[in-house]
Amino acid sequence: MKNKRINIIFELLKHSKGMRLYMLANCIICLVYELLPLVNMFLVSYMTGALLSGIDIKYGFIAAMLIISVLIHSVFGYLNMWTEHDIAYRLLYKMRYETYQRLEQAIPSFSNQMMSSEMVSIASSDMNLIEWFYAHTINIFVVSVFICTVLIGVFAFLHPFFALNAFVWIVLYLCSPLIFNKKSKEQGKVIRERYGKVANAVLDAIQGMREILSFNMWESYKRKINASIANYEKSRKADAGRKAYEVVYAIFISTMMTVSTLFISYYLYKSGSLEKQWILAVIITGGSIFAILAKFVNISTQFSSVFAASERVLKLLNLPITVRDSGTEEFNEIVDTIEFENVSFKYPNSKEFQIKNMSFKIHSGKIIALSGESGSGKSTIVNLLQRYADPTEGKILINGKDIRSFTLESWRGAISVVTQDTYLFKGTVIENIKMGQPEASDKEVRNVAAAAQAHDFIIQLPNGYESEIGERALKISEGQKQRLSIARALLKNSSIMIFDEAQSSLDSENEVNLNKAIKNLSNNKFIISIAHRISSVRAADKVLFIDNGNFIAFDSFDNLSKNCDLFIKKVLGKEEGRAS
Ligand SMILES: Nc1ncnc2c1ncn2[C@@H]1O[C@H](COP(=O)(O)OP(=O)(O)OP(=O)(O)O)[C@@H](O)[C@H]1O
Repeated sequence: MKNKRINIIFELLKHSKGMRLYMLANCIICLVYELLPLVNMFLVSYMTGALLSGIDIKYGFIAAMLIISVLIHSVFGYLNMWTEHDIAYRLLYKMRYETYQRLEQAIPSFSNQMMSSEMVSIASSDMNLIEWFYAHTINIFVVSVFICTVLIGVFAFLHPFFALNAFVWIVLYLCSPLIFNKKSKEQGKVIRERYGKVANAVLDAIQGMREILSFNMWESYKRKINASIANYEKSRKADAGRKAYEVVYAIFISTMMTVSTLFISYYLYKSGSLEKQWILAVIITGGSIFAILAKFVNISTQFSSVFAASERVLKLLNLPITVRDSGTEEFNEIVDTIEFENVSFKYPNSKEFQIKNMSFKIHSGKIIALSGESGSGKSTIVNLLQRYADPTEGKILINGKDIRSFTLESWRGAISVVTQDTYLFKGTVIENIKMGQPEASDKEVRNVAAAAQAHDFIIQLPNGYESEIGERALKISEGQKQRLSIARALLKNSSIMIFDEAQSSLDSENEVNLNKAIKNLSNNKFIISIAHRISSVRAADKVLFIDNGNFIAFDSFDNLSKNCDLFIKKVLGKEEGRAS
């Protein structure tokens, strides 16, 4: 556990490369900023002690030093705040950039290892906690250690009893996280869980309002919500109680330090080992050390959440890179042939090959249906074609050239994909369609919308093509979403168009119309259609049939239906089963 935490700290520090001198400068600034109040306190109490004792010291000089010190403190306060946040934001910018870059390189393995909600929490709350690590922990840690050492040193110079006394109380004060952190973590967990229950109960009640009212369950739901709120409040009260203990503990230790210093001062003064003008200075300066120690303790209470957040961020940053953008040639030709040459592939986290020594060559100008059972590897082939992953063995050739010789950006620009899970961005209908080609004219947009069977429903929307859609905006059905994404892909007008079960949310009439639209596109283009419905497979010119990661046949639907037993059993047989 400890080793793991040390590794995390080292990993985070590794990411601060190039900023370390700046971080050191911030530590020095922070040190001056935190040390000066102690020096001021020391000078004021020493002057007061001297004044009360009637001793003649250089009051004017000390007063002048005090004024200068207060001014420097203000300047360093500003510098400290500015530099610590500047460092944190620069490092976060770098880490966020690395995170998104790593995501692009590791999409297939990523999609299997992390949920998108997890990703959102990493990019928001986890990153904020790491900001806190870079901005407020390293400097406070260095400064606390330094100031405690200096204080104990000065006290030792006055008398070893003072040093020993300060040492004991400082150590006891620093034990606070050891005493309270376990409880605090447990209570934090309970509070989060109970808060989750309250949120779920309220969400259920809002989303299921119709059912609740029609089943006459409102009273029981109200009781459920009230009970979860009461539970949540109870856990917050318990947490507040623990916090009160923590405060009392801190006050007790700091007061005990003051009282014991007073006793020691009295004893040393009586025994002639201490001049009386020092008494006030020792007592007040000793007590002031707890302000910086409180910040230190606060850091350690936050540390467990910082470690958890850092672990998640580092996991993402360390995802294996599946694709390297090492090609140098810009791809800007028409695709004539796509060839798989002994291609095998397995996902990074998998033991078995998902694509097994596959070889085939297909030509443009035809619609090709990629057919096979669920899990046979259709989407994996599409992933490989888009270079979301590279073959583990063998190669993919485009017009006879290795796909890896092209730059990723230019190659991916040559492919449009319409998947079954369509994502629409917040914005208007026309903005969403134009994503495929921002400079397209309104007429071109309307044409592709008509080809994708979307125009008719778009003009029925409140503001037609200018209607707001996407997250939290106007609700449209899954089938309508899919038609918009088809229009978007048609507008991009790429050399290769892949329809990954794009017809799945369409009714049979719209499916026939879409298949017609696809057919019109197929001149000089590669159209690959992954479809489970036999009607869509039949609409293709040729079928690339695969089974369990193996290439089986590339032939017309009619020939496969007559001659290929596996196709008859696994594709036609399933469809008949569904129909009966
Ligand atoms: N990211 C991944 N990591 C590990 N294994 C994966 C990953 N994605 C898919 N697989 C596995 O690879 C195999 C092929 O999956 P793929 O999604 O390509 O099949 P498919 O033919 O497209 O299936 P479906 O028709 O259900 O979409 C399956 O066994 C699947 O479990």
